[in-house]
Amino acid sequence: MFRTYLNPSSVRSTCRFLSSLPTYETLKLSQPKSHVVLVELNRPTKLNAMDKQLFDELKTCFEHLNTEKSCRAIVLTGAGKAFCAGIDLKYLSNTTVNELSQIDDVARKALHTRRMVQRTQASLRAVDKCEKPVIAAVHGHCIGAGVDLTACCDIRYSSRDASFSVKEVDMGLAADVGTLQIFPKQVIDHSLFRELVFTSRLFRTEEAQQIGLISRVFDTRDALLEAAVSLASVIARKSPVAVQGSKINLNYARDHTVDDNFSFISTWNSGMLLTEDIIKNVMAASVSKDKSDKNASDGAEFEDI
Ligand SMILES: CCC/C=C/C=C/C(=O)SCCNC(=O)CCNC(=O)[C@H](O)C(C)(C)COP(=O)(O)OP(=O)(O)OC[C@H]1O[C@@H](n2cnc3c(N)ncnc32)[C@H](O)[C@@H]1OP(=O)(O)O
Repeated sequence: MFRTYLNPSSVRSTCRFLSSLPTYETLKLSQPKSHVVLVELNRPTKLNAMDKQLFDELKTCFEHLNTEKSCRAIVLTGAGKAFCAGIDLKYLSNTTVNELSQIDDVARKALHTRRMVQRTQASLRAVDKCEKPVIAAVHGHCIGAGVDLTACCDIRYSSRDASFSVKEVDMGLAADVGTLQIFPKQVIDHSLFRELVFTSRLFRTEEAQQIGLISRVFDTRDALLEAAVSLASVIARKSPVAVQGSKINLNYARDHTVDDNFSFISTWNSGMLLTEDIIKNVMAASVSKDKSDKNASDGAEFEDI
């Protein structure tokens, strides 16, 4: 389906890039548009529940895309009828019951568990730390670790059929891989967000929009994917120096004080303001015949970084 997005001007870079796209068992990668990578969680028969292999491959994949020059924006979605039904329950019981039953000492049990939690955190944080913007396209069930995963994305779109649950409290635990660590810095209705966390109840797109978890809702999954890919393509045509610098500074600002943020950007831009991309944008804007209907940078082409 996504091959149809390709246009002749993007074919050269597409071919060069497609040949280097890695393959995974639990993820499917494709390139719907030039410089855009679509990553699909690919365990559809298990509603993309996340097992050890998926966690491991997610980390490897996003660390790879972070340094893959031809990738400038990423769409993350789920294959089949759901985005993600959370952590794989067999994997969870294996790591929390079977493996721990073989360890006698309580401190060693704790350290074993701590390492497992940190490994899982590192997988989802690879999405957050990836310097390319990541757009989550959510349809169907988005449960537990699925919600954590969306917290690690920059932009979240969904289809009307999406349903969400911060399921961890119902499992007897506090969410530890994104939802409680990142969303409190982003949600706009903290009262409703806390209600959803404490009750684990299912919620739909209206409430997801109300708390700021989802920014746009589409009637069908096709419309959702088309919009997510099209947004990614708009971003991918901008200066990658500017876009990736913006994500790095947005994440930095989320995690630091205002004073720190001003200091960081002054140092950052002492290098980045020297980019040729500024000149290209200025020239593109000055030759644009009708500035009202297009972005200033539409005429400019930028080198990969
Ligand atoms: C250190 C780690 C910290 C991480 C913590 C993370 C915590 C969490 O993620 S808590 C949330 C865990 N997830 C769940 O509790 C959801 C469980 N699934 C369901 O309740 C239902 O499947 C659901 C309501 C999502 C959908 O129901 P539906 O009738 O539409 O489909 P099913 O027939 O139930 O499912 C289809 C097949 O998918 C398998 N499956 C679904 N979810 C999981 C899962 N989380 N883990 C493993 N497998 C899952 C389900 O067993 C079916 O498979 P099969 O029986 O082989 O057909």
